[in-house]
Amino acid sequence: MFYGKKKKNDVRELLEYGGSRKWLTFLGLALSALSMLLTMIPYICIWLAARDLIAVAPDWTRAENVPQYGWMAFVFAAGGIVLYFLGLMCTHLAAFRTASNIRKQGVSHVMKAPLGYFDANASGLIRGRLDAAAADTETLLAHNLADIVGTVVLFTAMIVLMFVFDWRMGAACLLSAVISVIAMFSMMGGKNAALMAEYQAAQDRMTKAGTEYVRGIPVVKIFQQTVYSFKAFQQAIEDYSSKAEHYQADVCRGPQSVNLTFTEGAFVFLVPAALFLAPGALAGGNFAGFVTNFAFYAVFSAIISTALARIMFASAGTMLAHTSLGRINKVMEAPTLKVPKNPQRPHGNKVEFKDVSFTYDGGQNPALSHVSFTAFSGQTVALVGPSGGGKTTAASLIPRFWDASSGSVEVGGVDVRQIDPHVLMDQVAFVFQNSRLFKASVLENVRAARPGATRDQVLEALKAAQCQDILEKLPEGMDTQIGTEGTYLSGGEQQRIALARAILKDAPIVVLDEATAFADPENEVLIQKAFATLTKGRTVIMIAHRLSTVVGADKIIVLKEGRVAEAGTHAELTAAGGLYARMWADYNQAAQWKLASEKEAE
Ligand SMILES: Nc1ncnc2c1ncn2[C@@H]1O[C@H](COP(=O)(O)OP(=O)(O)OP(=O)(O)O)[C@@H](O)[C@H]1O
Repeated sequence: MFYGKKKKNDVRELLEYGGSRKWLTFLGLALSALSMLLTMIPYICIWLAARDLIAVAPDWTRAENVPQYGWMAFVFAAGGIVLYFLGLMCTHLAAFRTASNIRKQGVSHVMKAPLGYFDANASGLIRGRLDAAAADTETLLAHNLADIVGTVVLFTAMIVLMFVFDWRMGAACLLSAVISVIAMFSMMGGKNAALMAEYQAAQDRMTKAGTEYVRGIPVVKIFQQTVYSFKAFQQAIEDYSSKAEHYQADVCRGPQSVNLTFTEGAFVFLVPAALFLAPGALAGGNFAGFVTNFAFYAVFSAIISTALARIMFASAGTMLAHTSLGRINKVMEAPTLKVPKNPQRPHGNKVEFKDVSFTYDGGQNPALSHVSFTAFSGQTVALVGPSGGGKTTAASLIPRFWDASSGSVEVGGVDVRQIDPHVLMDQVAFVFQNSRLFKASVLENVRAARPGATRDQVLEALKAAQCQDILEKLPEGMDTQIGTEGTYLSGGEQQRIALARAILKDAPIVVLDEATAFADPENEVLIQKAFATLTKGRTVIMIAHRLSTVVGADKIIVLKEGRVAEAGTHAELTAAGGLYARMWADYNQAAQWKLASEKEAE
């Protein structure tokens, strides 16, 4: 009655998340509807009492049934309240289960997403979406839905009762309700809908600009800017204020006054109608009945404002269902990693790219085009090339952050898509620039790579990754929680801990980004040592940013605009005089400049 087909489906879809407790929602709604019916009965009792009193007036003592009606009214009112609470209990139980299922199903779905999905969808964002959706659904199912059903019952009962005793007085009461509803909808429809849309768009722009502003506060502080430097935010606020004022003053003032007057004043038409009908009733000889009916409508009209207020809440509830479902669907739309039906085991630790092309979702150009190369077991292959050449993308395809659009990436002679993801993860360790550490102890952070590892094994890995100095300065050694006050680690230190994790994993294939952007010279030496330990005796695919680290590589693949521009050893490529040779010459020149400027400074 109050919402269209689409919204109904939203609610139905949300209810599906209730699983085995879905029936509790329906029971709760039925109880809520029944409770609403019971709370109508006291009004009938009032009518009966008024009828008896008026019939015997002024000798009130003869109205023997009045106390009985009073008790009846009390029992039904109390019964209505009890049923309402029982109904709420049911809807709450169902709502808690539904919200928890939304969280569980959402999390288990995103767990199946390829790791690359989390680059564009930060885990905080996903969690935020799920939390908001679960909270909204909880409110909707625990309260709003019961209220919507209650409102439908209330409205139906109200209309029936209005016409049962005296349809003319009922119509008079209803008229004010109708005017009130028309006034309410006139604020939302016609040309006002466009104004409302503009007003909401201005509100969205202001929220967006506000978020941008808060995000940019560090920059504002560094550059000594004031809030006014954020013109967009200021303009958005001003635009919103003027739209809001315009909407309130020109659109809402009139209809809102009408709405309030008629919502709260159902008498407006009832009293004139009664005065108009009174002479007829007198002449007809049933004046007592007429007064009884008037008393009933005078009391009953109070219910109209409650019913109208409920309509507003009901529409808010359906909007909640819509946004909630939208959020859930956003999480559920995450692509999932295809798991092979008949997984094959890799034979050995060779990594091979066979004519691999890959385009990011929504990307204009392929990030990789027909890339082929092989890293034989125990070899180190370095990926070099200009920024945006496709190095990170190529490395990401090995642990299946993404799957190749065409061609295949093979590990141990088997397409990675045909390997059980757990087996693949055991086979490959990866250390990327953004390898994150959890808010947990150093021990737990490193042990995440091999949950069964002993303390000594973790310590050994930390030592191999040159982390002794980090452990010494932490108050509780490797039991210190990272990220708690006073225990923040520098980028280089974090990278060494991430390396310890990879060393502990002891996987035969290592994919690593050697970027030492964070590292100071001391850290850099330590990181290089940790790299040496990690890569010894393994198949290594290394994203190299500084050419000094690739000189000893078994093979260098030069990627430019997603294609293999050149491939070979350092000696072969420098001799060939191509892109790599130019990069090498530039690199050496830059190193010499650096040396010369350091000498000058001395
Ligand atoms: N998540 C992404 N979505 C869309 N396009 C992307 C994404 N990541 C990278 N790209 C694009 O793919 C191409 C290759 O990027 P990639 O990061 O692999 O290059 P790179 O050689 O590692 O660069 P750098 O040395 O700067 O890290 C670039 O054009 C880049 O803009």
